[in-house]
Amino acid sequence: MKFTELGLAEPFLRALEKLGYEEATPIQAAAIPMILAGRDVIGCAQTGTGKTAAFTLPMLDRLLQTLPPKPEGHKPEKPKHKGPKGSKGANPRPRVLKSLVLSPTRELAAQISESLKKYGRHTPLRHCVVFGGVSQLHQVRALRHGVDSLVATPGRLLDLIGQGHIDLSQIEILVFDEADQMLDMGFLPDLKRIVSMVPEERQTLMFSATMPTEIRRLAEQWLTDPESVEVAPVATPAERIAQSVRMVEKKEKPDELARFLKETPRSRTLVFSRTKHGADKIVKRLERDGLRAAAIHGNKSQGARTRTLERFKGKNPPILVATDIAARGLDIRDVSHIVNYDLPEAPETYVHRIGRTARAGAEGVAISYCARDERRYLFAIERLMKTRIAVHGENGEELEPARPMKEQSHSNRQQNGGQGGGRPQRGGNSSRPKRKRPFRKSGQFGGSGGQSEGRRGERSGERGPRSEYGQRSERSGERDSRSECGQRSERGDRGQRGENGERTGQRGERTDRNDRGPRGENGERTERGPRNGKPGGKPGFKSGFKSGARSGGKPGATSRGNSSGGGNGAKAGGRPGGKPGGKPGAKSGAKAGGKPWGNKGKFKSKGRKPQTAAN
Ligand SMILES: Nc1ncnc2c1ncn2[C@@H]1O[C@H](COP(=O)(O)OP(=O)(O)OP(=O)(O)O)[C@@H](O)[C@H]1O
Repeated sequence: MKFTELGLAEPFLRALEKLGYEEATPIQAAAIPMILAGRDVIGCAQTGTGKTAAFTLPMLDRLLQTLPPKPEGHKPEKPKHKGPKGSKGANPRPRVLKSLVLSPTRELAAQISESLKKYGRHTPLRHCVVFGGVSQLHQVRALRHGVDSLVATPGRLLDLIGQGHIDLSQIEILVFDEADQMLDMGFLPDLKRIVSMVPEERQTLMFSATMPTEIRRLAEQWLTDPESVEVAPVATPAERIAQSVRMVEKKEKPDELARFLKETPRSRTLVFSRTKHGADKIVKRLERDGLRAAAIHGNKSQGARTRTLERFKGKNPPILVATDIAARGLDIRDVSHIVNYDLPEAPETYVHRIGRTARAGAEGVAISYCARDERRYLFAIERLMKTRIAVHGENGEELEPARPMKEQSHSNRQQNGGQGGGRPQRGGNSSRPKRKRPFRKSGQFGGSGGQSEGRRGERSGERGPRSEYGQRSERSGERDSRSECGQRSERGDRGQRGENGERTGQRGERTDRNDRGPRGENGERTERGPRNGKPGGKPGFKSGFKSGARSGGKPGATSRGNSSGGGNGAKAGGRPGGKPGGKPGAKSGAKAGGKPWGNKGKFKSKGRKPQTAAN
């Protein structure tokens, strides 16, 4: 669908044209008209499919519509210093902070801010971004000049509110980007405080590629009669990612990785480690093998992180070895390979990690190493994605599943309280993966890429030794180490729940709390470092999107056990243009249609016909 059909104002169309965006992606086609109409929206679509523009464009458009005119009257003296956009020249417009975008990480906040800049370049709208880990001086200065919108991480936002630099009482649009990660990082209390400061009469938007049950429950509280726009079933990985898993003994992983990286023709390559220490070890090991590698994780200084990312985006990139701080949001061009050196404990994280490749219609490869004690993570990932991933044994032979994959409907998952479905339960719950002979050998090695409908195999699970990085085997029944974003491996580990279903987090330490960071000298949280990454959208991407239909050769790439999320489109009776009325959680869907963006096509919505009437 053309952007011109979505009802966006001319300055945005001009900006999009300049960026080389020719067609709206399915999530954009579905969400933009709804947001323009003032609806609350829960938007869920695969990684790299343009969710940022899906909420920033209509948000800016609405702000532009209500921008107060420049006051008439005398011309003030020329300001001594060059101020931000719109502050110089004739009487500056009175600015009121009307929209707030919350992001879990500095990297993502910086990226969203870049998007606001790109899309709003032909408007007088002003925004600023605030996050921890850097001096607040520039942020406060920008706020003083007045802004229409603010992108923020929760910790720094609350600090600046506490210091009287930010007033949320006039907010009209509130956006949660990657809301589920904010919960996993323990931001819920902060989010609640922030929501309590924002007027109840507002438009609220939530976007992510994964929407676990917890976040949907919160959405019921914080959103009014939301439209649920699901372009694909929740947690569907980006199309065009050739996924495979290699069963490998833990101690063999370093050699296996080095061999793979040496033998494989690839461009930018991102290796994910579950721990910071592990990431450093991998880098050292690769360097011993003559491979250039660099680590990025929460123990690195902000400067080092920024430099490493710059090198990775540059012409001769090193292999980037990262913890999950890089799992979300990073929009870097031409990442050809993702290697999961360790499988993530939270299945949603897998979807986001592999989503660093195959962005904007491109293709990519994701290979995961699975040690014996990581099989339960693999099962949880498959259950979440409702698909099997091709599994190969240590000698490359293809393995076959010894048991059918349990399909879990979304509602089942909700009943089980599983986050995103199927994270194994602790404490003897039957959903916990069985240890016995989860894999058996089958035919020949069948190629490394692609998902397929079945194979598996491994030796029966002996008690797994402690891993290199200290995590315990699944048999030990002890708590696993946590990932950097604090995800836990098992539901029972997640601590008690508060009254709103939030975790109270008494259980154990998160491995990388400084992701969120200790408080700095001004009381600010030293959150993650800003991404200096330019968000994509360079003309080069154009070809990626327009490069035509899927090759179709990837087996099982779309094999979903259940595709209903994309198409059933049941929707509550809408309210005619206004606020409260309909049933919460109204759902709409956009179905696949063979465009490079993946699931594209008809936007279905019963009841009130959305402006999109997209096709
Ligand atoms: N309609 C479009 N046409 C061309 N390029 C687009 C379009 N929409 C977005 N892009 C580009 O696609 C890339 C991915 O977009 P974005 O980062 O918003 O994806 P996302 O869905 O938020 O991914 P993630 O879930 O991983 O955060 C960006 O480089 C963006 O500039």
